[in-house]
Amino acid sequence: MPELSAIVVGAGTSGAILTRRLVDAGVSVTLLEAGGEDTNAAIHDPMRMGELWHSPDDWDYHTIPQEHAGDRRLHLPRGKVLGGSHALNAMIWVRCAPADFDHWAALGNPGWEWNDVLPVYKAIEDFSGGASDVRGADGLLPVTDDYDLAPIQESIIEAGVQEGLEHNPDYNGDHLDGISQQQITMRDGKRVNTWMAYLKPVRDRVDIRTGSHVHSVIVEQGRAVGVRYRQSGADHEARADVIVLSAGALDSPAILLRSGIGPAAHLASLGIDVVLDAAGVGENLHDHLLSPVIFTTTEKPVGPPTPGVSVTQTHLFWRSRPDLEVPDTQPINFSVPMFGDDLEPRAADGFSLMAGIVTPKSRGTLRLSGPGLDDPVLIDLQALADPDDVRALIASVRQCRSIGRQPALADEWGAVEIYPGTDISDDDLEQYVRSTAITYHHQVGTCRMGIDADAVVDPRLRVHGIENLRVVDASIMPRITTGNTNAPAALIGELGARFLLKDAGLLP
Ligand SMILES: Cc1cc2nc3c(=O)[nH]c(=O)nc-3n(C[C@H](O)[C@H](O)[C@H](O)COP(=O)(O)OP(=O)(O)OC[C@H]3O[C@@H](n4cnc5c(N)ncnc54)[C@H](O)[C@@H]3O)c2cc1C
Repeated sequence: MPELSAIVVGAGTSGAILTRRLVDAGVSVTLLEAGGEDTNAAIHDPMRMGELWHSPDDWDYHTIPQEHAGDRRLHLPRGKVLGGSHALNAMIWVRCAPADFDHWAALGNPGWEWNDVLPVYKAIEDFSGGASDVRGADGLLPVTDDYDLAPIQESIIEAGVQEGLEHNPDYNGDHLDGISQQQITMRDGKRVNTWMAYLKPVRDRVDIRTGSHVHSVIVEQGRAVGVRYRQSGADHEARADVIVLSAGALDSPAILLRSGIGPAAHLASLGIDVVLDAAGVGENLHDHLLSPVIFTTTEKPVGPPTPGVSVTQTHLFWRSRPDLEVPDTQPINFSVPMFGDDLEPRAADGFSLMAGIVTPKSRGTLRLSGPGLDDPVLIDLQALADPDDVRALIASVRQCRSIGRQPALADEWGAVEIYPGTDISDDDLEQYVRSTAITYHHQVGTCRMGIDADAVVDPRLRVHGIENLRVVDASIMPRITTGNTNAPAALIGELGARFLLKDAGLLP
């Protein structure tokens, strides 16, 4: 059989896994990555994650002003480097709720039920807690909770239990709910991402072109045959049998739109020739959101961050209403005050319980401002547009405040709330969440998988209406998962590779 060739765009969480699986099956892969090598030391030390924001390894996206969130432009960091956003992220491994995947399948997407997904997750993981019916220990990606908690993080867990939460030692086990130590993709105090675990060891078997910024897909007679990209200031074309976009939830739709695949009226308004009128491209953008609850301490200091130790180590899943099918909130706890861009620093030392919502109903869009690579994308999250999102975020802030008042924090550490602050009552939090909400960094949904007229990819991740073109990354999620999106993006990489290889007759 002649060798199959593929172009993969993006060496992030999904793209690195997909590429490894294609290469293992004998596919000849050209991998185009806009970013460079992961030589920045801050990528490798979990303590230094914050330094990567606004750095050359960050696409440094911003939303348009968010009408329902104080008209602010929210910063959306995304990885622009080998490893993608898994090179910038907090490495927290959350497989999310079985109901998330059963829901995707119920929308008409066979192969995505929890029963299909669980064995794939197990095959990805090398879990420090060992293999079991629900966990894997032979995979390529280390997932560990075998690290020391900072004293403040120990106390946050204790305070959560005093608040009435279950202490859940394995939220990736049979249920999410409760307060837990985070499981992270780290080895020996250093980040491990899917690029490092899957692809770097076999990089000499792949044609990897860094600094290659893909403009668009070349489509001839309804078939994708290649891509146009810019490298070192010059325009290039590359051709292959199959084209796969793994550029993430903000860039895969942008590449499709620049290719003339998207809502016809939008493309025509920018002078882009319409190749396929695909209404769903750039629609259904959604994200999780956080709002900070910040404390300083009077009994003893929290102390500065420690090299090799992440500034976030614990989180919790909680249902703000008992009738919910899955937890709708996931506060994440930091051993530092997280004032961000919106809050005046009020203390040098402290800790933050970041209230968070993980089943948002608000939906936004991604659009182009022009046809060129340098024309900014217009990202509208519609943050907090849906009143249910506001209600849930307020409930989460209230819970975080209450956890801070428990003896393990209030008595032992002398925790004093500095944001929202004692001048804002629990009944008066709407303005606070609207003026402080920030991204949880989990944008998804812009190339939605499905079988309806507006779906962008089919259940095997082939773009509807264009042959030989696939999207394999977080953008294909029909609805966001209940929890951090990196593990689901890894899963999408594995499943996307299997579908492609099976369709090509390279896997039984
Ligand atoms: C700051 C931050 C913290 C996060 N923390 C966590 C966490 O702790 N746990 C968790 O589960 N999730 C976390 N996430 C989210 C998680 O990292 C993402 O959901 C996941 O990485 C998405 O994977 P992806 O493959 O879809 O995209 P990405 O990993 O973003 O990969 C896309 C790749 O495509 C490249 N690319 C984009 N456009 C082009 C183009 N035109 N041409 C060529 N290459 C291109 C990019 O440079 C990038 O390498 C975080 C994200 C961020 C940014």
